[in-house]
Amino acid sequence: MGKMEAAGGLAVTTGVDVNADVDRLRAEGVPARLAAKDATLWGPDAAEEAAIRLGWVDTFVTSKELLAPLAKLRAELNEQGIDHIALAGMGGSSLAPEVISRTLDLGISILDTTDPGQIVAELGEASLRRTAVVVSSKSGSTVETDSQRRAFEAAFKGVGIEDSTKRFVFVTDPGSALEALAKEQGSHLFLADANVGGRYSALTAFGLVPTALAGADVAELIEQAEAFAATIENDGDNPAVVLGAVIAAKPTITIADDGTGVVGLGDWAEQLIAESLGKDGKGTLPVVLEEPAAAGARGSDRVYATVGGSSTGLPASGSQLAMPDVVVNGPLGAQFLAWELATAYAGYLIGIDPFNQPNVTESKENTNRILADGLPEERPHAVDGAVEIYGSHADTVAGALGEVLTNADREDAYIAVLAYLDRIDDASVAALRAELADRTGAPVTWGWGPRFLHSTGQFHKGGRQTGVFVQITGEVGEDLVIPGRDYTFAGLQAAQAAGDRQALESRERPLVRFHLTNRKHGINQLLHAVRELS
Ligand SMILES: O=P(O)(O)OC[C@H]1O[C@](O)(CO)[C@@H](O)[C@@H]1O
Repeated sequence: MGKMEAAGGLAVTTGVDVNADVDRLRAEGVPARLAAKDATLWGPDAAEEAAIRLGWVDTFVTSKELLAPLAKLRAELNEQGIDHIALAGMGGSSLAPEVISRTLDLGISILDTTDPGQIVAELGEASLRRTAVVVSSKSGSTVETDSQRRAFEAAFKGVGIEDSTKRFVFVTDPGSALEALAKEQGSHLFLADANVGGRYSALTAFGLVPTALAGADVAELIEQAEAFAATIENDGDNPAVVLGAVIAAKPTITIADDGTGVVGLGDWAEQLIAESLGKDGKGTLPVVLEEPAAAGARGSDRVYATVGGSSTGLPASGSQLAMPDVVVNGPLGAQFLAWELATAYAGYLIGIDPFNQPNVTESKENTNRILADGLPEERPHAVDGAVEIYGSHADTVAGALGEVLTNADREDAYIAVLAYLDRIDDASVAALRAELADRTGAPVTWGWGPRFLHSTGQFHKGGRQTGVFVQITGEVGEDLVIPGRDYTFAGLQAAQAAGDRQALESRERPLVRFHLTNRKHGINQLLHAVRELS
């Protein structure tokens, strides 16, 4: 299968012809310059931000300092009968912990949501009594994270834990409001390296604190990254350089686990690639696949990547599957560093600053305005069973989905399904992605709202403007107040969906919205309707 480059425990094997870009990266000294944290690599406009964003190149070495305090805190918590970790955090503050915990099979709860049902489900008395909450936010000001923290604080009180301050472990940048709060109330506090952006923070306190407290051997992850780091200056044998050229090669990269041990890296890489590269009307769209054989993996406009933990370089079950365009095999710690480096190289090749996220704030500002002024008045164009249809001329769910397929029937289009639902209880709705991919040649990406706002959300607003959007919202069963705020989780979730809708509609992108007046029935209807389409 073409070119294979292996070093530092990780192998990248690809049939994509990336020789010219690999040669260019080497001839221009990019690997050595990045290893030396040269902030001028991405041009003069990017240099100021890059100068304070390159800590990830080696900061994981200093992360070793976290090991002893984390072991001590874990033992302390366990002694108090606290053996469950819940993590409140969005984007870079939760995606790496999620891959680590899925790969190492840790029972951590990750709350990157504003869905009231999903949050209420975490607040049962029996589980709360055993729970410590890691509140992770680099900025310290992310509304979802702050709201989750408030909900936990109230829930602890509700079960008679009056002083819950020691149940909270804060991870944040020095100088943030969260640091001040941790100090004021005497909660546990881990300060992160401020020179590392959220999506590059897997091997800093953001990735390591919650997972170590949940029982992960994070020292091993650091060792794996360290072994791989020895390759990053290499002119030859540099797998990350090849991976970077592959990421830059086509408009879309589809990513699947190959089943050999690293679980769910795609969701983390999705944020890394989408927020780093989806801007200035260009960039690479990452699409996470449910499995290697999933619909939409391949196409002339995309590179199909599989990721695995095996060090043999090829997926174990590769023979029955469509052969990937690129296979990335190696342990998780090396994978983190390899994809980070590769994304930075791809930014260099495409001509994009990989460290800012200029279009993320727009939806947040819309949300804040809506929270202050109220939701916009909107009437459904039609109601079909348990589904209200907005932004379509069709009277039925099938008709509206048919319009989506028609809109996506052009060479450079992609479809994004954005579901503001409970990603555990409403998980079955995600089958819609593969069904849509099966019926169109376009790439189809799935996003749970508001989580995707901190990931592909940047691409949808800042990358190539060819997205066709399907937004799904749903009635809320049990709502939950956010203490100290004059809105509830349901209100926040609805405002986030409306705010993002406004941001997408202002770009004149087609957007159909399905509002499920009964989630279960509405999901069945959507899946039934899409399966009826030819
Ligand atoms: O860690 P914070 O500051 O809460 O931010 C969470 C996420 O929000 C963003 O800043 C913007 O979406 C991401 O880059 C980041 O990972």
